[in-house]
Amino acid sequence: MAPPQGSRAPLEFGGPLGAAALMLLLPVTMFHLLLVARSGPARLLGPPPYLPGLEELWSPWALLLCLTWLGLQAALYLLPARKVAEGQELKDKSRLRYPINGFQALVLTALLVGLGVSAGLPLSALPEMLLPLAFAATLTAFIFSLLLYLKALLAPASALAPGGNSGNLIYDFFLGRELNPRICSFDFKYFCELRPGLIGWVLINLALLIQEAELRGSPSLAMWLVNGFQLLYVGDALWYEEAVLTTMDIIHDGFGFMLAFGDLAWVPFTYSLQAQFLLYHPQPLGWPLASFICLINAVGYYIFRGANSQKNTFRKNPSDPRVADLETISTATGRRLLVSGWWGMVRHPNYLGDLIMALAWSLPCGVFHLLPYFYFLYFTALLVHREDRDERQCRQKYGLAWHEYCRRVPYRIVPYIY
Ligand SMILES: NC(=O)C1=CN([C@@H]2O[C@H](COP(=O)(O)OP(=O)(O)OC[C@H]3O[C@@H](n4cnc5c(N)ncnc54)[C@H](OP(=O)(O)O)[C@@H]3O)[C@@H](O)[C@H]2O)C=CC1
Ligand SMILES: CC(C)CCC[C@@H](C)[C@H]1CC=C2C3=C(CC[C@@]21C)[C@@]1(C)CC[C@H](O)C[C@@H]1CC3
Repeated sequence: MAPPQGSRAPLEFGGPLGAAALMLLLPVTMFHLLLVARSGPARLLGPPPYLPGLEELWSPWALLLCLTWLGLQAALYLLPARKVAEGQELKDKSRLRYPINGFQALVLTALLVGLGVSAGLPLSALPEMLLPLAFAATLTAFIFSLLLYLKALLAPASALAPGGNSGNLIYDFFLGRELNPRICSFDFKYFCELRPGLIGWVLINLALLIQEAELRGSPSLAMWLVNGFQLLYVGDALWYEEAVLTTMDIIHDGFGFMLAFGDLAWVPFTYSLQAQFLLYHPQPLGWPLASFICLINAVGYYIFRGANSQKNTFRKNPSDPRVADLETISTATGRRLLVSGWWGMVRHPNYLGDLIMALAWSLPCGVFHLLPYFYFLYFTALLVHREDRDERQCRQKYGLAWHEYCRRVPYRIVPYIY
């Protein structure tokens, strides 16, 4: 058994107490949102319309569907990839290899679903099953995290994450002990981060759109916009899949309940909240306002994609002509930091673009309910917290150079505001 490592790493998320509270609060919030979205008043801050009994939550069919979905995505992950990318250097100086075939998995899933629907697969029955499916996904995430915790007990010290090894069972279970849990070349964290949850999210959105068409004759413009915007976001994440290899989730965080639940349950069932809301609360939307909302989403996407691509291009090859002229600061690690272009505007321009898109996803739902704005509010809190964690890690990594970067680029996410 590996000894607890990194016990001096500062505790995050409020330590064991915060981790315990989040483990309870996150699933409760998810079920609250699912129940409220289909209720008449759709009040985010009010009590749920009723408390579901176990017979409404538990369904062996939902569990079977959930496991079949994971099996299908795992099979698509194992198909030959157009490229195999190397991850960042690990503690033991080795690099892991990752298949880049996420977009292929999205296209193949779309083809399979299309074939299924034309053969009579009742996709529009999915919205009625959201509650038991979310319960099955939560149960799967919990059992999966337990297995990951047990697997980490056998892992060598060099395979453990910098956080998540405090010695406190609850905290370590929540954050995850092992950095890159794998069986042979199958990487569980990388697989879960991008495929079952993100593709599941667009599939749920599509099912809601089809059910709306069955109920009202055709999908509403608002439903089309939400589906289109979120499909663009998921397609982008899978097209630029390699970029996920430099995120803190892959490089720094272990794989525990937080990411397992986040990837498998939270993303598909809460990120589809706007489409759920629209099915039960149709909103009138005219073309002029729809065009304006499309413009907001386009501006957000332009900033998000521009910033992410600029950093990824620079990190891959600083002499690439697209970034060679940008101003940089040298650091003691040999890596440089961009101080002009998108990264000279604020220290996290990609978060700014992401937040603008989040707003555009809520606007088609009108302004009379707070519920569809849940994602925007939650995401603001998540990114502010994430930015703080990233800053701490960068300060540690780059020392004085990071202080210089903060002096040159004083705002974190929103120019002149934050
Ligand atoms: N929808 C969702 O739920 C979520 C979406 N996201 C999105 O995912 C994307 C990835 O986000 P995330 O992983 O948090 O972090 P980032 O892509 O912002 O990466 C942060 C890292 O970038 C590098 N960096 C920071 N400043 C500079 C600079 N000036 N020049 C060069 N490199 C710099 C540092 O790493 P190093 O120097 O080591 O390269 C730093 O650790 C974002 O677009 C975010 O909006 C993220 C979380 C949740
Ligand atoms: C619910 C918990 C408090 C936190 C769960 C967090 C996860 C839902 C997110 C952590 C980082 C994520 C990233 C993405 C989706 C959400 C999670 C998994 C992206 C894949 C979204 C698309 C972007 O283009 C890349 C993102 C990387 C990080």
